[in-house]
Amino acid sequence: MRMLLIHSDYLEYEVKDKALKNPEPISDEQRKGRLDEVLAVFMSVEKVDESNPDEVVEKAVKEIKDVASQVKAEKIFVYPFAHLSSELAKPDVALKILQKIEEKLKEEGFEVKRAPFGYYKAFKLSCKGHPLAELSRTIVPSGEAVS
Ligand SMILES: Nc1ncnc2c1ncn2[C@@H]1O[C@H](CO)[C@@H](NC(=O)[C@@H](N)CO)[C@H]1O
Repeated sequence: MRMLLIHSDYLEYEVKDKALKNPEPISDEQRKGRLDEVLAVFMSVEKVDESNPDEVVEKAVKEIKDVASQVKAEKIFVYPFAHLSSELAKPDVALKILQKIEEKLKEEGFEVKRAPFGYYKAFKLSCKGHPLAELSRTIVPSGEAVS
């Protein structure tokens, strides 16, 4: 999994078109979303993650918690983003992993939103620009090589 973490004044998105034949079903309310004072986490789930999804979820949550603690962010935006890797996991596996990450971060007490999966979306982001505001992380299941 590849993650780009941006500590932001806000992130807002608006769903435009379907990017998959069968995108995640969403309510009208989910067509737009915004969080202020947020750690935005853009995530590409990778093929290598399919070998141990639960471990990838656990490692991703740990990394996100660590960065959130460093930048003192209490809100997290989980953003499916298929542009950080050329070896993407299948959509059904990717969605399940992102849903589990969202669930576990909520259990940890964060306010969490997840942008809809399988759509083209317009988005606006205001990066805070401090030294830890732009970070990337690569996560792989144990025993797998980082490509
Ligand atoms: N392995 C994967 N990891 C993360 N997201 C993935 C994925 N496979 C499919 N998606 C989702 O489907 C849209 C089309 O690829 C993706 N849409 C996007 O990435 C938008 N930024 C528009 O391009 C995403 O929602």
